[in-house]
Amino acid sequence: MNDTKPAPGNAATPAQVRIFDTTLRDGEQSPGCSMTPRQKVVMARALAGLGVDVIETGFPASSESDREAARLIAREVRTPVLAVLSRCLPADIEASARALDGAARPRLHVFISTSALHREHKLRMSKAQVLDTAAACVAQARGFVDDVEFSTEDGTRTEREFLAEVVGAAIAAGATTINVPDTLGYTTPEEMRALFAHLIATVPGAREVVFSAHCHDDLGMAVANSLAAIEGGARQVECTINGIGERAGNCAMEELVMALKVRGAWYNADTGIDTRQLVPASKLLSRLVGMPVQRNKAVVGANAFAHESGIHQHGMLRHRGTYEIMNPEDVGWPASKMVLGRHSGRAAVSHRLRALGYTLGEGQLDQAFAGFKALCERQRVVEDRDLEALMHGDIRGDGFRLASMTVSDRGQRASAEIELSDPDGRSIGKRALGDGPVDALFSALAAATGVDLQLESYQVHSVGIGADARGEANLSVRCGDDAWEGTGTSTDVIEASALAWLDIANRVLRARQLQPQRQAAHA
Ligand SMILES: CC(=O)SCCNC(=O)CCNC(=O)[C@H](O)C(C)(C)COP(=O)(O)OP(=O)(O)OC[C@H]1O[C@@H](n2cnc3c(N)ncnc32)[C@H](O)[C@@H]1OP(=O)(O)O
Ligand SMILES: CC(C)C(=O)C(=O)O
Repeated sequence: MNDTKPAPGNAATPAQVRIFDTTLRDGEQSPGCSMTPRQKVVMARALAGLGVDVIETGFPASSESDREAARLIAREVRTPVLAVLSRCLPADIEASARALDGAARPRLHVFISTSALHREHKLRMSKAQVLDTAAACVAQARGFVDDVEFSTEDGTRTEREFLAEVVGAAIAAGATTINVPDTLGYTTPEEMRALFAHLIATVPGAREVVFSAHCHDDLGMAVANSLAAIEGGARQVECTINGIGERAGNCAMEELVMALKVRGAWYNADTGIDTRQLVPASKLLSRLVGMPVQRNKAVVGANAFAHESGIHQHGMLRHRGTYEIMNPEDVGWPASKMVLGRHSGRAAVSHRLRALGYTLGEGQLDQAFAGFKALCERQRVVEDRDLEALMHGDIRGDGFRLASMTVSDRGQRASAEIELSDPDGRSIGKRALGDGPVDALFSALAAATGVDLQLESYQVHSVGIGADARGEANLSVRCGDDAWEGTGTSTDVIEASALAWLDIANRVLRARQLQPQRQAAHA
C-alpha cells in the first residue's frame, strides 16, 4: 500500500494547521445546544487545554448572553486567540470590539455572503455592493485590532471570479485570515482542493494571509472537504467538538485531528492538539448541551474502540493492529473494549474467563461457550458477573417476571400498579406514586423486588418502522458501587422500560446470590 505522497506544498517539515474551534458559536447554533455564559467559560477552558489555536466565543451583536460569554472568556482564557463573529454592519463590529476588550489575543471575524443566491434573495445586494461592503467592514475591523478574519459565506457556491475578487478586496483592506466556508455542505473534496489551490495561486496578496476552511456536514463530507482544503493550501480549519453545528453540523475536530495524525505520512500536516483531551472534551460538551454522542461516532463514540465480533476479537487478542488504526489511549479512552455478546467467539470468551480466574480445558470451554451463546439469546451484552454466574451453574433465566402493569398519569402524581411473578413463581403486587409514570413504575418495581437502583440515564427509541415498530428502553443505573446497563423491548415503551429495569434487577440479585461462591472460588 502506498502510504505516502508529496506533502502539501511539498514542504520538508509538516505544515502547521491552525485549529479554529467554533463550538461556542457555530456549534451553539445547533438547535437545542445553547449554552449559558458560565457553561461557555467551562468549555473554553477545556478547549484551551486541548491546545486549539483560536476559540470563536460567540456573536456579540446577537444577544446579551453572547456578549457576556465573550467578556468572561476574554478575562479568563488567555492563551488561544479569541475570535467573535460580526455581520458586515458597523454596529455589529463595534459590539464585537467592545466584547473583546481586554482579551490577550483578540480577533474580529466578519462575514458576508458572496453567492448569487444569497446576494439576490437574502442580502438583496449587487456584486459591487457586496464587494464594497466587504472591504469597508474589514477596514473598520482593522481600526480595532490587527487580527481580522474575513469569511465569504456560501463561498463554495459563488462564481469563482467573483469569489477571487472579494477575497482580493478583503486582503487589500487588511484581512489577515481568509475563510472560505462551504456553508451548505455542498462541495466535494476534489472541488475544495482545486478551489483553495486556485485562490492561493491567483489572488493578489494571498500568500501573505492564512487561508481557512469552514465545512458543514450536510452530505457527510465536512471532514473530507476540510482535509482536501488543507491539500489545496488551507492552513486553518474551523471545526467543533463532536461536530455539532447548524443542521448536520460542522467538521468534527476529533475526526480531522486524528486523520491528520494517523495519516501523517499522507497529509504531512500537524496540529497543536493534545489528542488525549479529545474524549474528555467530547464528554464535557455532551453534558453541557445535553446531546449524547452517537455510539458509533468516530474517535469519541462509545463503540469507537469496542469489539464484539468473534473474528475481530480473536485478531485483536493476537495483535491490536489487526482491527485498530489508533490507540484508544491516544484520544483519551482508558483502553479498547471487548464486549461479549451474540457475535463473540471462543477466543474472547476464554480470554475473559481466564482474566476472571477460570482456566478451562477444551471440554469445559465447549460447555461454558454453549452456555454463553444460550445466554446471549436472552441478553445483548454478557458482563463479567454473568460469566461468573454461568461458571457457577446459576443462570436460571427466570428471576422476576412482569405479569401485568397499569400506569396512570391523571392525578396530581402519577401512579403505577404492577404484578410480578417471583423466581419461585409466586405472585407479588405493588403500587407506587411518582413524579411521572416512569418514576412511579420504577418505584413499584423497587418495592416488589427489594432492589434499589439509582437511575443514571434513560433512553427510549423505536426499533423498526411502521406497524412493526417496537420501543426499546436502555437504562444505565448504579446499585451500590456498581454500574449496570439493561435493555427491554416491547410495543409499549413503558412496558419496555419495566423490562429493562427487571433485566438489571434480576442480574443484580443473581450477582448477590453468587457473592459467597465467588469469594470462596477466589480465596
Ligand atoms: C452561516 C452562519 O452561520 S452566519 C451566523 C448565523 N448566526 C446567527 O444568525 C445567530 C445569531 N443571530 C441573531 O441573533 C439574529 O439573527 C441577529 C441579532 C443577528 C439579527 O436579528 P434581526 O435584526 O432580527 O434580523 P434577522 O435575523 O431577522 O435577519 C438577518 C438580517 O441580517 C442581514 N444579514 C445577514 N448576513 C449579513 C451580513 N453578513 N452582513 C450584513 N447583513 C447581513 C440580513 O440581510 C437581514 O437583514 P434585514 O433584516 O435588513 O433583512
Ligand atoms: C459565518 C461563516 C463562517 C459560517 O458560519 C458559514 O458560512 O457556515
